[in-house]
Amino acid sequence: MRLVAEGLSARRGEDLIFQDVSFEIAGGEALVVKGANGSGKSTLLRVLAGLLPAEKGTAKLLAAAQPVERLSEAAHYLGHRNAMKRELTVDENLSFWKAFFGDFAGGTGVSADEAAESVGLGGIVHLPFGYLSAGQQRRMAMAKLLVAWRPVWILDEPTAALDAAAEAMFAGLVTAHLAHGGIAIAATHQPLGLEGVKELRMKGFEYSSLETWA
Ligand SMILES: Nc1ncnc2c1ncn2[C@@H]1O[C@H](COP(=O)(O)OP(=O)(O)OP(=O)(O)O)[C@@H](O)[C@H]1O
Repeated sequence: MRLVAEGLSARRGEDLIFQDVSFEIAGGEALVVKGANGSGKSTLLRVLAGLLPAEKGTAKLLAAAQPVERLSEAAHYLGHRNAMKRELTVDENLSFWKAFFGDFAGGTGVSADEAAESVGLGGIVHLPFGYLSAGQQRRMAMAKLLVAWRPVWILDEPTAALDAAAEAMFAGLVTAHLAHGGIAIAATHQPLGLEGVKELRMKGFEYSSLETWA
């Protein structure tokens, strides 16, 4: 499986945010998108997730376990917001997402209980999501990635405002996802604790080619 982005550019309002961004990542690899505030990291991720149209260019998932017309069909997107209903319990939220997404070919999601266990919060799935602390809410948003198998994880500042233990936990989830042949693309200012990941540096209208961290 390969994710191939070619010649992507994107506009917000009147402004061209970046242009001619190309990269390729294979199953089992992660790409970290870096760059200054406002350089277009979130915009790029939203384009990849199908939430914003590209001005030009394409992003395709090739040789996936099932045919895909749009990359978004095979992707989980974890944005700045947690995408959970405050009034519903954690279990209801996670169960909703599990049924909504369904599994992509090649993997199986876990139950809401197991997903909560995996993010270290097994005992509180009966609570309304809104009762959880900010860090617990973010962890549960990460659990959403586990309830349905999607080979591509698109992650925007996934560990912002989390403690060191949560960062390490999340690095473990991403490592397991890559070991299962998945792909992760993450915009972050913090190291994710992953080794040998590729880096894409956004510079507004320019971008550098891929580098691999030692
Ligand atoms: N809806 C919008 N309309 C117009 N411009 C926008 C809109 N949303 C974002 N922008 C602009 O697009 C540019 C890129 O924003 P983006 O959120 O992609 O940057 P970023 O690299 O993720 O930044 P940060 O590190 O601060 O999260 C910024 O200059 C921002 O002001």
